Amino acid sequence: MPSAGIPFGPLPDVPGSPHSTPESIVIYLSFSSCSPVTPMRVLASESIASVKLRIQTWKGFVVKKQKLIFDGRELARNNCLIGDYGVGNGHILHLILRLNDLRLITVKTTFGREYKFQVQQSRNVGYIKQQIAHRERALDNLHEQKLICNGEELEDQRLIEDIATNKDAVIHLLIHRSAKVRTTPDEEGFELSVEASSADVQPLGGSFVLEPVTMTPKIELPSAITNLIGTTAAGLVKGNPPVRSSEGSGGAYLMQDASGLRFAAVFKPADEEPMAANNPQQLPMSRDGVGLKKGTRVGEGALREVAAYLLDHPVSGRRAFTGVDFGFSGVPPTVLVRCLHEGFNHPEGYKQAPENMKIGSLQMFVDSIGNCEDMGPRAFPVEEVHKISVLDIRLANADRHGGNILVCRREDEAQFLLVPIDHGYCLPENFEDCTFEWLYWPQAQEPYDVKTAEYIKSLDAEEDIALLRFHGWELSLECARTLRISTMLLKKGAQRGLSPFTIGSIMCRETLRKRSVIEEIIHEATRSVLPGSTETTFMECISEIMDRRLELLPK
Ligand SMILES: Nc1ncnc2c1ncn2[C@@H]1O[C@H](COP(=O)(O)OP(=O)(O)OP(=O)(O)O)[C@@H](O)[C@H]1O
Repeated sequence: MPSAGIPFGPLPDVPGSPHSTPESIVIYLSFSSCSPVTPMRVLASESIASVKLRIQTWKGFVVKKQKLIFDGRELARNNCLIGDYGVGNGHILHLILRLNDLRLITVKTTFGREYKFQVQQSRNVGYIKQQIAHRERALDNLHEQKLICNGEELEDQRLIEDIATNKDAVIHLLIHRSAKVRTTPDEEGFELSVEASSADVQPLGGSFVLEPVTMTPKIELPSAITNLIGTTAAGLVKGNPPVRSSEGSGGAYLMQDASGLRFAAVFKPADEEPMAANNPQQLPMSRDGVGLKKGTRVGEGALREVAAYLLDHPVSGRRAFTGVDFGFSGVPPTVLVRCLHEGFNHPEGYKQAPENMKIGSLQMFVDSIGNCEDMGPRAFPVEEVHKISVLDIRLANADRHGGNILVCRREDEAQFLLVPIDHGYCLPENFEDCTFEWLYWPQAQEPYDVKTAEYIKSLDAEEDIALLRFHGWELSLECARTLRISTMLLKKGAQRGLSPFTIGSIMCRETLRKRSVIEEIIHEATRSVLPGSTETTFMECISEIMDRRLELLPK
């Protein structure tokens, strides 16, 4: 039902909107809690993709950056109909935009040199000057720098997002230092030149708390984690505040290091998750505690993020919290921390008091050239795609869209490296919302190579459950069952030489209403075992049914 405050009046002229017919309905789009909702006529039989496309034509928000949420659930399957999710006449849909934080800044010198920076939109011109000085020793005197854009001198405090309002525009910087410089106009019309100004970052100071949350006193934190906490704390000591990411549906903070030139970590507080009390996007709170994806709970995202790291065992052996930082699938080191800082979202106001302390996941920041939404998948090496598929299948990830795979390029290597992030919706209680971006990529059609198959063979769900218990997370019976079943499927599938596509397809629903094969297997097993049977009996039954179903598949 529409809430109070919905304006009545003529519908706006949305391009391509259907005429008012018995099949058409009016939905209301909420862009934020501060702005009034906007009506839009759609057909109940219209696909999510079609509605998003019309929003794109109307408002200019690219389809893949849109996240539509209705009644606490993301309308994640673009091929499903809007009516499948129960959306009806007068309902309000929340539109979250996953805006890219990074802008590409090109610095051109008159000596023909060119430097490219991926810069956060919320950074300022002073930061750009520091970046230039960092790259080029000859330009390290910030006071000699004067930056000019479109003929206008830019002040240090000016934000990047204010300079190039067109998101896709590349900003060209011309370095102009007194007599040494001849300026060349560039075709984009953006010009920055360097001269005098004070570009020092102003330390904000202030107190903070940052400490790991360890449930087990026996645990000795590995160096990757202590370094992560150390560099993040050093940034806070210097007064470099957390920078809230504009991307993502929850509160995600980019934590600066001591230099203020790099990000050390990403902190995601539990109370700022989507539908949690202090969510900065002001999504309505969950009424029943269920998270944005079926089978997850609000406030558990941080635990799941840490679990994904712990379970991403290195190839050399199971994760024992020893020296190896990255596991087989490359989840960046992640730890549960407690953090007190005024820079986080405190809607009730901030006091330096225990009630303002946030618990959340702290993950190593990974420098990337973008994410998988920004480029076609063809250039990704097969093994990179396969390592992500292993992680997603094992953990029954319900949130693997392209924006959650970072693309990196090591300087010494021509090939792309994929880094999986955002595991707040892994290990759900059921398989209903499992979706994998890579499923239709060509690499997913190829079977696993020997190395990957060996790794899969070494996996053991019971040991994984025990490992999480050791680290303080006692998985619920349902989540533990998910891990057991998905590990079993991955192992049986890989042993039969099945491709990630075939195995992944067993886990994902084709449409919202049609159960996936794995759900059918669970359904059959639930009906087959006697009430009160042990988990071992249930899993044996799953194993038998799964074997039978896999036998029917072509290799
Ligand atoms: N480890 C990391 N290294 C670099 N950037 C990161 C890392 N983790 C998250 N980010 C970036 O921070 C932003 C927000 O993070 P993330 O997507 O995890 O948040 P979210 O609220 O869970 O998002 P979503 O709505 O996709 O579920 C994104 O731009 C993402 O690319």
